[in-house]
Amino acid sequence: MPPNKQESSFPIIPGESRNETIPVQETWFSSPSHVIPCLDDDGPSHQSRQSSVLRQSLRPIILKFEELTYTIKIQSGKGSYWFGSQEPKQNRLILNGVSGIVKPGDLLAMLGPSGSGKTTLVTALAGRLQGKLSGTVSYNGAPFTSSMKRRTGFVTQEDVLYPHLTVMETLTYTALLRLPKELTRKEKIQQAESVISDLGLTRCCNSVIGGGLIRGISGGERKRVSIGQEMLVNPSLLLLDEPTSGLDSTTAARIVATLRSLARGGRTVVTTIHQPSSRLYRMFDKVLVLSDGSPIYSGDSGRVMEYFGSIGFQPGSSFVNPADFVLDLANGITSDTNQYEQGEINGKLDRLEEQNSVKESLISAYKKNLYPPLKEEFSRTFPQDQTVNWSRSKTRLTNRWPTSWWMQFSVLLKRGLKERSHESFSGLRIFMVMSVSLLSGLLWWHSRVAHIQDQVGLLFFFSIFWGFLPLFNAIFTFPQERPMLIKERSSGIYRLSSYYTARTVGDLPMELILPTIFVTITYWMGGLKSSLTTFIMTLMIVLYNVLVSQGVGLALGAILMDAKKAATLSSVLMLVFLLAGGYYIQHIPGFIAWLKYISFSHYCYKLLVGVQYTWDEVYECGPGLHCGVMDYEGIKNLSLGNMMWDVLALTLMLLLYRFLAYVALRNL
Ligand SMILES: Nc1ncnc2c1ncn2[C@@H]1O[C@H](COP(=O)(O)OP(=O)(O)OP(=O)(O)O)[C@@H](O)[C@H]1O
Repeated sequence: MPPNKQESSFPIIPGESRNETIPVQETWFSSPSHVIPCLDDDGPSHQSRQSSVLRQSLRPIILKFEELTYTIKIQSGKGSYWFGSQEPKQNRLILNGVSGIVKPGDLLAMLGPSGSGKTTLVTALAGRLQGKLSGTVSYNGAPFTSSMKRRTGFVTQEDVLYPHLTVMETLTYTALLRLPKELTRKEKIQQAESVISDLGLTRCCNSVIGGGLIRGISGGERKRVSIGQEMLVNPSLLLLDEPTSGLDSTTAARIVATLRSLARGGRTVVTTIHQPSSRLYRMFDKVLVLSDGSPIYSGDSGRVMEYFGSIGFQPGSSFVNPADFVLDLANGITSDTNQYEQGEINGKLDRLEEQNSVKESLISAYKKNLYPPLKEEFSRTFPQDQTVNWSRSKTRLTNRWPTSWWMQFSVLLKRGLKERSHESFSGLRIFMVMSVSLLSGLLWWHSRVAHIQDQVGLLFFFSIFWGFLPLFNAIFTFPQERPMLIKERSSGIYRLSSYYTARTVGDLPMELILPTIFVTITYWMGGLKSSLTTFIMTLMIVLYNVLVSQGVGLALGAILMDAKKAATLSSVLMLVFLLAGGYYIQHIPGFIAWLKYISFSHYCYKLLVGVQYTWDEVYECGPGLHCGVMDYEGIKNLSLGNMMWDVLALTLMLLLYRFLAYVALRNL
């Protein structure tokens, strides 16, 4: 990453403050009633500094983890294409007896080669690890509770942020959602400003986050936004997974310096780190070194060389980065067996055996020398631990939420509208709908009842087109939102019901505006009944159909959580609905005729035909011949009756599919 001009403003480090004023961008919350200025880097007043995230942590936490062992079942890649692997799953040990204790004020770094289990361990400590973890984790001697969850900040390796929101918006929405209802809106916004200032994000506070193809802030700034989101709640325990990965050394050093400042404020800070420079390494108070999931060192960072020296492992030179040295050891590489120098002299197999024996000796040295004093320290700190077996400790969130349901709903709604405004009002979607409506208007231009088949075809087209489109749009909703939903829900920020309602309500305007435009154009161009009441009823039926089909898409997306699979299944489903809808095939064999009853398009089509024609209406079925519309084969086979049954069927589907989507999200 090239050194970034913006990275250089980092007011955490004394003397680096800058004086600048950033113009305020017009946002939904920058209305005169609550203007959010982007502060100068040295702008926050003494008062806001005091309320900054660097103030003392209110409730210090001692984190203890003892004998953590985590095993997963893995399936070999071999097997049939359709039915997966036939071979039994194998157990794989990811963490093996990892223990440690971290106190307030400490910055603990977890080191280890790639795949050694660092992410797994930090995820376990954050109470977010799925699956069976044995051993005990305690927070001030107690298990992980929902209130602890809210006092814990967890920054994942991947930054999960909305790309179209600005830094200011991102942190403000998070503050509004995460800070307790006792604080006023203004105070929450001030806290967001404070975090922006403390983390040196002032210069980019009005820039969009970006990601993917959208150019936004730099990787270092993005990481600081992620840290800032956790800092907003002034957590007592902060856990981070590789906060410096992919960053240049200066930015990495600044992030670690920030973490150290936060620890010094009375927090317990744990971070995984891949390959720290010696400058970074010196900033850590404690280190835990993992090798293939087993600990080989746990203790003061400054004593690591002394310890390994005492068990017979000396570095090759006296000017070695301790981090490089321990990582080599964790890989089974010693100065005597240095692979880089020995090249291919020994066989590959010999080298592997040698590395394994080095690892084994380091693990047994740890058990002999470091684990006993650690165990003693465990018994001294919170001896009467209420620690629990992890499989039983997956406590569900209680209903103590930081904000009210209504607050959650309104913030999530505004945030969703802001984030998705570009896609909701995308020119491409509007162009597609407009062009299809104009084209179909021209194709059915002023059709007459005499051409009843054409007219009925247009009504069927309404039901199918507005069955397909909302469904396909909706299937992407939850698979795309999944990472954000998991992140925010596992921090206990909001209820699923408020998120779900906000998300579905937020999609409504565009989902309803487009079909309204479509029906208005096509209905009148297509020469359907020139009655305002019939037009309005037609529109209402189409909109109701849109809501049902959107529900089907949401449910499929939420159940499968894979947009590709959901799209494939929806195509099959819609094809079935298309064929069973009653337009193409009028004499469906009895044993399969039930299909139409599960097709929402069928009910929509029936209703559209039902409102378009009256029982006594006639059409010209031949030269000088008039036939009753209801006797037209295509309509007769629809068995039009009491339309309320069709409305009821659609209503049931509307509720059922949305309920299914909700239940699927609950089990996420
Ligand atoms: N759900 C899973 N399925 C298969 N393998 C897994 C799973 N979870 C973890 N692993 C394996 O466990 C090992 C440890 O993974 P983990 O991500 O904790 O390592 P890490 O030390 O954080 O690695 P890195 O530094 O590369 O991020 C890896 O070999 C990984 O492939």
